[in-house]
Amino acid sequence: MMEANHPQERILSIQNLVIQFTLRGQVLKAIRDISLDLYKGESLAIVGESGSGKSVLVKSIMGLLDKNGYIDQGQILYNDMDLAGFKTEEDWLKIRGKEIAMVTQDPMTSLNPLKTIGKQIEECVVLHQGLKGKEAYHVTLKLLTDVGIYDVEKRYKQYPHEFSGGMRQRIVIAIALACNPKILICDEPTTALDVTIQAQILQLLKNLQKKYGLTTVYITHDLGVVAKVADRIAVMYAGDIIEVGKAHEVFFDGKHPYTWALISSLPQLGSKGEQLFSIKGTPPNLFKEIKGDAFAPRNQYALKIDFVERPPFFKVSDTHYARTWLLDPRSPKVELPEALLAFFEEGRSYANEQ
Ligand SMILES: Nc1ncnc2c1ncn2[C@@H]1O[C@H](COP(=O)(O)OP(=O)(O)OP(=O)(O)O)[C@@H](O)[C@H]1O
Repeated sequence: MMEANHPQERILSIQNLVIQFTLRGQVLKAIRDISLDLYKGESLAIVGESGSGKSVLVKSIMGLLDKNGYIDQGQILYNDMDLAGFKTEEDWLKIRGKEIAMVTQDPMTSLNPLKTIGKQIEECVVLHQGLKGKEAYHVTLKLLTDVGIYDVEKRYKQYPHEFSGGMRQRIVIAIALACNPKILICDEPTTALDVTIQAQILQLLKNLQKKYGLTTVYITHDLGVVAKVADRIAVMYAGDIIEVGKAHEVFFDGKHPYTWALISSLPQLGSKGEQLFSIKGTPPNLFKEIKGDAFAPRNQYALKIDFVERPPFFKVSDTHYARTWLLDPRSPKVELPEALLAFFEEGRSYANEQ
């Protein structure tokens, strides 16, 4: 479908993935038939509100689903392997860290407080790059430099508590890079940091993506955070991907009403945005079967069919798709609020100038 005209090489392909959890005898469907491709060297942001399934989706790629969770259907294709079929921890150890690494929100949980940060990075260099002694030491210092840490010989000997939150996040990134992964998953990498440091870490990740040819996946609830760093954006709602496209396509030409709601809550639109689309109601109960478009009950533009049939992915461009019946040629034309139209307009002319 969307890969047909994509010039880049696919590195990972999720096909018709369904993930369920059993909880007190009941089944919760957290991922509902998702297909998504990841391309070599790109940065993809997966955006959605809390509970939409972002973490479950990326955990399934690394074999880190909670014990009560399982892949019910679908495939996760990587290097001629179907990760969805992996059964043992041994299988996953070939992938986790080595091929696909993850940086999480709280760097302290990934760092050992009792070991110098240099040693922690170097251990990965030894284990994953097969280097020893001086060579491993020098690669470690280089990694520290690459993640923007100065005075590396001194810093090498220090412990995690001697670093600020932002610096610790840089160290966690260095550890991830030490394993030479092909894909780096960043799960809310900057949520715990203040705004200035947030921007620096995002810029660092962007630079590393270029320098190392890394494929980067950001997961976040904050569309604003990723707009500057992501090549593509996938929007998730209630366990489904409802829109995917190049960052500027989703950001300045979004088609799904849920995407409009996310955009409207951006600070750029100020209070105007909130008045347009304060998303009333709550996301659906995932223990129950969802009929039609999961967003329909909260969607002011919902059509009758939205309550009956799940919309297919309608093609907007070769790289942009959205699951909304509003894109069906038979659907009535929607008048978007002016503030949103103005935002789209401004954004598109800015994108054209670039
Ligand atoms: N172990 C579990 N048992 C039962 N339900 C679970 C389990 N783990 C996740 N879920 C459910 O799966 C759904 C998706 O959760 P997930 O953590 O992926 O959301 P998210 O978009 O990452 O949210 P957040 O931004 O808060 O992390 C939620 O309804 C959640 O309650």
